[in-house]
Amino acid sequence: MFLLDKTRIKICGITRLDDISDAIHAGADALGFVFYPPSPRYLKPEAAAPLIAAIPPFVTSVGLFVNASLEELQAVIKLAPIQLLQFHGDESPDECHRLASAVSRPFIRAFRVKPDTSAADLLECEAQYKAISPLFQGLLLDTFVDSFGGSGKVFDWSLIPKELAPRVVLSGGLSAQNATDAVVRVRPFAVDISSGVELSKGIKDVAKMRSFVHAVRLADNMPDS
Ligand SMILES: O=C(O)c1ccccc1NCC(=O)[C@H](O)[C@H](O)COP(=O)(O)O
Repeated sequence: MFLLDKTRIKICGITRLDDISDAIHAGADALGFVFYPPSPRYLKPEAAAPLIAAIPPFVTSVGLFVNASLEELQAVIKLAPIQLLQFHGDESPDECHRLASAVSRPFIRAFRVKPDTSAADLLECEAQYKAISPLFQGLLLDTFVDSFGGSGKVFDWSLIPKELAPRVVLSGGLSAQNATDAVVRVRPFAVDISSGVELSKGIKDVAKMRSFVHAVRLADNMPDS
């Protein structure tokens, strides 16, 4: 199948070794691992170590943190050398740069979108992080929830400015049922999913992962809306 363009795919909240190969063979370009203890998808660094070790080349390992200390980051990286940081809490631009610099890793910043979030808010956030750190690689746009993320809830994609869309990771409540519509409408650089490909929190469903990738690829082969 000839692809007009290839929307990158991150599958997040991986906790099992078998889910790694299933996700990669389904078409995931990146795998997310949650290092936030209150999450039901949380992995201790020592539990993450064999999972990260099993990831082949050309698949990005992403470590997800919420207001973590440098010591917490260092403890993860020492045992599970993830390639990309995802800051999903209330970390400031300076804090993100300080942490990412200390462990010599690039990072993406989760922006948790609320109903009153404006296009200007999103563009201003990207500009702020770009100005502060060469380690910043982009925004992941997720739905604002009190538990920080992994909610399975969508936000209003029409809030995303057209000029920003090609640089963002679209996240929040995606599934095989809405992914084609989401990608055609937004045309993001990448999509990110957790709940929509699970049997239960942290337990991925290979059939749902395959269906999700297929839905994204359908959009990749459709003309813009
Ligand atoms: O996944 C979690 O449990 C989680 C907990 C706390 C902060 C962030 C979390 N996940 C971040 C992600 O990148 C998820 O993939 C993203 O929120 C989308 O999740 P979903 O809406 O379930 O697809």
